[in-house]
Amino acid sequence: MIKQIRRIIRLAGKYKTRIRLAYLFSLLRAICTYGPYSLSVYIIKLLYENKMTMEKVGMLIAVMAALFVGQVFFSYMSDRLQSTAGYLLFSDLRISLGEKLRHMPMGFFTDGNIGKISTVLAVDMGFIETNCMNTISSFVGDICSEILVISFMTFLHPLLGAFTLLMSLVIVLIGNISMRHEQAEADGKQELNEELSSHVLEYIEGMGVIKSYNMVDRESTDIENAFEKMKDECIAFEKKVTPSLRIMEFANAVGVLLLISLCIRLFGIGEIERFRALAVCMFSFGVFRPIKEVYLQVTRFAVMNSSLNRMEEIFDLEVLDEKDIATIPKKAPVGVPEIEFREVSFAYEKESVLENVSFKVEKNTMAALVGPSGGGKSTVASLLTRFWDVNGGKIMIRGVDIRDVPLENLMDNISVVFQKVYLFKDSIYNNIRMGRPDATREEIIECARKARCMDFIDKLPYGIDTVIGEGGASLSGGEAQRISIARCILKDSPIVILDEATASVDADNEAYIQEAIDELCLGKTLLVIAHRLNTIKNADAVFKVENKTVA
Ligand SMILES: Nc1ncnc2c1ncn2[C@@H]1O[C@H](COP(=O)(O)OP(=O)(O)OP(=O)(O)O)[C@@H](O)[C@H]1O
Repeated sequence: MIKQIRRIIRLAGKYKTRIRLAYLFSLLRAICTYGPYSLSVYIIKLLYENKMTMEKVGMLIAVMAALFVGQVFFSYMSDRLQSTAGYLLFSDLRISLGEKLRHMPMGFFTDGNIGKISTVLAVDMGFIETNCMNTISSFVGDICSEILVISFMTFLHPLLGAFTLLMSLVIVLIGNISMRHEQAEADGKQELNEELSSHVLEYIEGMGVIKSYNMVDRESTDIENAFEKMKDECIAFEKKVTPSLRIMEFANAVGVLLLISLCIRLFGIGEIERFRALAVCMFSFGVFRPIKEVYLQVTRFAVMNSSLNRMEEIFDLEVLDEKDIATIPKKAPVGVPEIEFREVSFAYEKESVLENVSFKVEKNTMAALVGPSGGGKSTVASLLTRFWDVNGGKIMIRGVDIRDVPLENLMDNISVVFQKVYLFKDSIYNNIRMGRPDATREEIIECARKARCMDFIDKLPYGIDTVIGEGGASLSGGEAQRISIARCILKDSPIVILDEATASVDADNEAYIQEAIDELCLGKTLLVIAHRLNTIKNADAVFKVENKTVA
């Protein structure tokens, strides 16, 4: 647990002081909570010795009141500091995780990691955010309280103090054993959570296919099984956790009995005064409460630990090696092509897809990539945008190796029209504006017009300000495609990669899209993944991507 506290403090970065201050307030709260115990002993003593006076009563009431006020105040301060620190910290962590993901190679997102990312963001981070600060603060408060209780017992009689310490250590031992046991269970539970997320995401994403192939029943059974498995795992987890908690309760009860017995024995042999013995008997039931409370949190600690591991796993992933040692010039030096692949080799996994591929694309020309399905056309385009990095050779734009420039500089130079369009659940206006956020309204409307979007935009209730569904759900495929082209026209990058977008739309839309593309490609260098003969006819150069080479 101490390790976890250190881990959280390390993670807290600039909020460290806030968290440490919260712990200090927890300590002060513990002092104010256990202060009245010592006072009670003093009151018993005074009553016993018949020395209670009105003056002392007034003083005792004042001190008690101050301790109660202190308890409320320090609790408030500690809760306030720790909870705001938690929310501030996790807001920053989510932003930096987003930043991290921005710099991950595309391969990471396609290799089944989406479930992991969403579980870490929503489940793991959510759990740590809401639990870690108050769990740790209670932990600090409880440890301080137990130390105070042990000191108080030592003050009553050193032997009682030593016994309380010994019994607390026994409870710590039982707690640690059970924690180790629970950690493995918590890891398994969180992994299952991730599996379930991936399953649900896949199910929702593939809903169209599932319905069209009448697979709803089969897929529903799969997903129901996953939920069932999760339920069983949760019940098994609770079953495994409960016995160790009961053992701890038992150890606590035994400890209290032995403490009272020891106290009576000490009183019997005249080792302890009557009022002290009375105080021990009165307070013995709460003596091990703080240390027991620490280990009642053991489940939360175990899940938190596992969540922290999973979160750190993502933070530790290797990002794309982004250098800032060059900038792509606006104009290529004389004799240098706009795009050059030089002896490029690449493999997704072990099997290589491209070997020693070399070709050049001159400025303002159209190069078509043709070849059989699976030959590597999309791979060539993906390498140019650094969705993946080459394993050998280099890719240059205007003579500069694309690995030497910041990703932002590279992407300023390239626009991609994907076959599968993704639009955000926002207005058409904002979807187009993403191409260049500082564009004026007039410029955005002009781009929509150039991309032949106005005919359908004018029919929408709020025109260009109409909000569309996620992924462009409320638009036809061709309309969504034209909006994505308007976005690229606004971006106005000198190089355009086109994965022939008209393949899956009807003839009317195809004509519109072709016009939009013609507008987009004016004065640009084009790399087209060609699926149709027409494209090849218009191309200045045709590269056949086949058998791991480009010819
Ligand atoms: N993310 C990936 N992980 C592993 N292998 C991949 C990945 N993407 C593509 N491949 C493999 O790389 C090879 C080239 O695929 P690529 O998509 O580049 O071909 P393509 O010529 O564009 O095909 P198509 O015309 O069908 O789109 C194929 O064998 C494919 O299975």
